[in-house]
Amino acid sequence: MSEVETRFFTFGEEAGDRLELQPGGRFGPVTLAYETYGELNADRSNAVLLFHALTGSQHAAGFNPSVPGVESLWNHECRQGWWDDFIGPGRALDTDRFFVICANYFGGCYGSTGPSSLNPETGKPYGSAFPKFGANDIVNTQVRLLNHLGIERLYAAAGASLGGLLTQNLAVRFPELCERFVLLGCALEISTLTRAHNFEQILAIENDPNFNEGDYYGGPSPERGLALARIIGHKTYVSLSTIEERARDECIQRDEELSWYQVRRPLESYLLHQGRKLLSRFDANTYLHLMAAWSDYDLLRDAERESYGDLFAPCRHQRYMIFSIDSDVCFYPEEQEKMHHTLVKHRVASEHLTVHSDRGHDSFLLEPDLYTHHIRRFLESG
Ligand SMILES: CC(=O)SCCNC(=O)CCNC(=O)[C@H](O)C(C)(C)COP(=O)(O)OP(=O)(O)OC[C@H]1O[C@@H](n2cnc3c(N)ncnc32)[C@H](O)[C@@H]1OP(=O)(O)O
Ligand SMILES: N[C@@H](CCO)C(=O)O
Repeated sequence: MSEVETRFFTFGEEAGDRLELQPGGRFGPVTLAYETYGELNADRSNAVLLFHALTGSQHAAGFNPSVPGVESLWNHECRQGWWDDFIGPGRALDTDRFFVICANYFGGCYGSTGPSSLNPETGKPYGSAFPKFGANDIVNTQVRLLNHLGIERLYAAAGASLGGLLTQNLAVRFPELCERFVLLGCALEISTLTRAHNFEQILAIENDPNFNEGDYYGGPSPERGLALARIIGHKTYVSLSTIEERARDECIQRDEELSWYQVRRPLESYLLHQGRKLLSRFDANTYLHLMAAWSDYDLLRDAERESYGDLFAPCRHQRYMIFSIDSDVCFYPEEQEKMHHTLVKHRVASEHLTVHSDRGHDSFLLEPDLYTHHIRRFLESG
């Protein structure tokens, strides 16, 4: 695996150049941490923008031993690119042909400006002073990065889960920027069940006694809250019918988590492990902000359109490849079906594929063989 490094792009140091936030106000400076793989061709026509999922990062491929400024969170899980099996010569995003760009989101904790970044005005982490933001802000900062890289048109954009939602925001708000979109395990609209799951995760963090309204950087972190949030989320990232098999047949009691109840089942032990595992590589404030942006996702409002007819009218030159995972209980297959039918109804070309997996939603991170030949075919088609 080749070694890669994260680069940084900063804008908004001058008042007039600041990011105009969706909920209101302006913010700057903004740094985005990003990585690229492959070579940008002479006419700058081979760029593919990749959006990561909730706790992913800019580091999608190769091996990155460390990222300046975020060493404390950059653990062994982060060092291997989260889509390494999908990016490289001959892979789904073929770096012999494409120039792949992936950036950590605005609000993130892997080197992009987020709540744990130092506020230049105070010299302390922003914490509760970090502004609320929405999907448009995440996408707008990525478009600023493309401008910085001199890329006026993308060959394709791709994303899974939260990344798929943001890819679609890009598609409808910047319809001339890109024609081809690969969307995996995402939706056109946020379901009631997803909003409820996300709210539970927000409550878990907010109710941690160490949360302190987000100003916890000088003291203990809201670790229990973040771990509980991860547990609530994680059960939707695996297949419900195979989650008990995924857990090793062993119970590891964690006394610090519980006082009355005793962990009795491998499933419970596995979930506790998954919750705790996130603590060493993620920031609770970033988690909250991304949950809030996810729950508040609204394509029509964000693109300032009244109907799907209006929304997709400027998108008729676009083409989509949409993946469902049959065991996905985070974004159910019906949600991608609705997305596909809505696109087709409004005369936007869309191909909908359902892959069979026992791994659930996170199949898109784990099973490249289910996706690679379809993505290659789609990207190679004229
Ligand atoms: C910033 C980054 O780039 S992070 C890397 C990229 N990752 C992402 O983007 C998504 C984050 N990761 C995930 O969502 C998931 O962890 C996945 C999809 C990658 C895979 O899940 P995994 O946790 O690796 O697999 P799985 O669900 O089989 O669980 C295995 C873990 O559970 C532990 N486990 C299994 N059974 C039990 C049990 N009964 N009790 C306690 N622990 C258990 C295993 O020991 C193993 O622990 P380890 O990961 O610390 O070695
Ligand atoms: N496992 C994914 C979940 C959302 O797809 C992540 O942590 O980013």
